[in-house]
Amino acid sequence: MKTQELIASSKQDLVAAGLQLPIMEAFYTIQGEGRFTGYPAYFIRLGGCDVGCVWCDVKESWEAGKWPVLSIEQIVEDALAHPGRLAVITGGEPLMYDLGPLTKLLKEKGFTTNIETSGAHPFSGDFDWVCFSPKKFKKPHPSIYPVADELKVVVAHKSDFAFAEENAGKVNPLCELRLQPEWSKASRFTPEIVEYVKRQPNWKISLQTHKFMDIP
Ligand SMILES: C[S@@+](CC[C@H](N)C(=O)[O-])C[C@H]1O[C@@H](n2cnc3c(N)ncnc32)[C@H](O)[C@@H]1O
Ligand SMILES: Nc1nc2[nH]cc(C(=O)O)c2c(=O)[nH]1
Ligand code: SF4
Ligand SMILES: [Mg+2]
Repeated sequence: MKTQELIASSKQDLVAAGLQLPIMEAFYTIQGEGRFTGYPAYFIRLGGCDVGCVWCDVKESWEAGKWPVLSIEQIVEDALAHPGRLAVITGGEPLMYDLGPLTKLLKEKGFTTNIETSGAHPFSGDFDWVCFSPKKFKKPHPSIYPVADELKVVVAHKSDFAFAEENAGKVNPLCELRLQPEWSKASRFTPEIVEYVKRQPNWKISLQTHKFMDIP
């Protein structure tokens, strides 16, 4: 093998081992959604997603090859520059990667670890909170159901209520249940979500509050 090919293949091996990861962006902000809405948090957005949600609000994340590959040491060093110690791993679809090494290092440095995932790939990593947002576009992997702490279903169509119930029947009984309006259809679906949650009080509402605040 030529030197260049050797370097390329060893880089792929490091990504496969979860020691280096493609990073689209990382930013310190306020968690806008779900259980930890309002908490300061450092977001680590991994590049790459093969789920293909038609209404995805970060389509530019989908192509993994577009983003720089950083070592987990560098990712965590960048996170440590901010005072908050809540890290949210998102994407793209973060479970395309082995998140064991990154979450281990984050925890060693004192972070609480949360994930935002569609659950479309096998679960990995040591997480304090797993936010599972299943998608019709790619079936969740069965490994997500027992570990989900929060089920957050985006409502973009009337059939999404039935899809939400179908997934609620598979998660563990302590999993918190939330419905989140798809941003561009929020005026159409928020009133229906409000009535649904009033009738079915095992559900709660999640809004993308960062978009109202106009922050990342
Ligand atoms: C961009 S995704 C990245 C993490 C992972 N791929 C996932 O889908 O859970 C982060 C969160 O935003 C939600 N989301 C994406 N686009 C949205 C939209 N247009 N309106 C409301 N929520 C959206 C997803 O369902 C998920 O809960
Ligand atoms: N502020 C803020 N909160 C978020 N919660 C989940 C997000 C995501 O894209 O995963 C997100 C995001 O992009 N920004
Ligand atoms: S799974 Fe997440 S990142 Fe992937 S397309 Fe759907 S919302 Fe976007
Ligand atoms: Mg977002």
